[in-house]
Amino acid sequence: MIAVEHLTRRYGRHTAVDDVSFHCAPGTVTGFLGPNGAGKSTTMRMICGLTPPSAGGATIDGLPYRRLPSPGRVVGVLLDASAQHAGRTGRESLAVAAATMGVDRHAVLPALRRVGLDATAARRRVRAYSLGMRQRLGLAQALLGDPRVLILDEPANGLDPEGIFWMRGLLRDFADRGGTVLLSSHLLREVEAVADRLLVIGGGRLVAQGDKDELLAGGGTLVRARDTAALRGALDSAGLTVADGTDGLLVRAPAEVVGRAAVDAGVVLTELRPAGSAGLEQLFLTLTADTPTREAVR
Ligand SMILES: Nc1ncnc2c1ncn2[C@@H]1O[C@H](COP(=O)(O)OP(=O)(O)OP(=O)(O)O)[C@@H](O)[C@H]1O
Repeated sequence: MIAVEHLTRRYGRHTAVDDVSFHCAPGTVTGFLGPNGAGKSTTMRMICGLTPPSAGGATIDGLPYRRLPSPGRVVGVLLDASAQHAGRTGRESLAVAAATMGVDRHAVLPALRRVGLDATAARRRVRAYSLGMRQRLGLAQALLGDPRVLILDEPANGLDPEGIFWMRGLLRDFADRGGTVLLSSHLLREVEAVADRLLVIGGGRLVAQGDKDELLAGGGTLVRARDTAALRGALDSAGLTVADGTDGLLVRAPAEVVGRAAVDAGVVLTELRPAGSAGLEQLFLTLTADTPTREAVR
């Protein structure tokens, strides 16, 4: 369990993280979403005891990270894959981590294999690794102590589509066995497929959090008509909030209300359904609109 209560971090007059509270329960994957500079890394660094909070606090399984007797055995952390020692081989990197955590060194090669790094990769120096390989190595290190909790900052960075698919499977399996996962991303689509819960942060503040399916259900209605201009006019006249979606118009209202507005205006619809992920995408854009978000949903 990760418990974050009123976490705040100020840098001079700038508040990077502003009164953020959330819980991540065992058996769940929580996607921590927000555009660049929203405060995801700072929040995660505070949870892991690397950045002192200006106010508030966080615990993992009931204790602040720095008071965990053997942190690597409780929580696996991957915050910056590029920060690994470039002169060590992959195997040496994990051997050092194993020694630090008191893990049997025989666990090193299986851990590398688990993340798709074979014997050849294990012998190569980290400086020759691609970013994707470094992410895999970082994940192997995070998993080495057989922790119950994983905290991963943008773990999909540098992974190809097949690698992203593989990682989703690994995280899903970890959570299905009772583990707790918190992973960040600036791309909605990257976490949408694996997360049970979503946290959306913008400008240092949590702007939405909840069950992914509930957030999807609250994503409004997607509606289409042959005559889009007439449909838009009908929805505007009914006082509904309308945005352009890729497949039609996205309306912040239940399907029945949207259908009635169209009927009242005599507009024939060709489609009317819950907006699902398109709505969530729109919601994400709206909620983080104060920050540069366009790339957030690419
Ligand atoms: N050490 C620091 N000194 C001053 N400002 C900082 C420091 N670390 C972070 N910030 C600022 O805090 C804000 C949040 O940064 P943070 O790295 O947490 O965002 P993020 O959501 O993780 O984005 P990204 O994906 O770009 O890393 C940014 O405005 C950043 O410039």
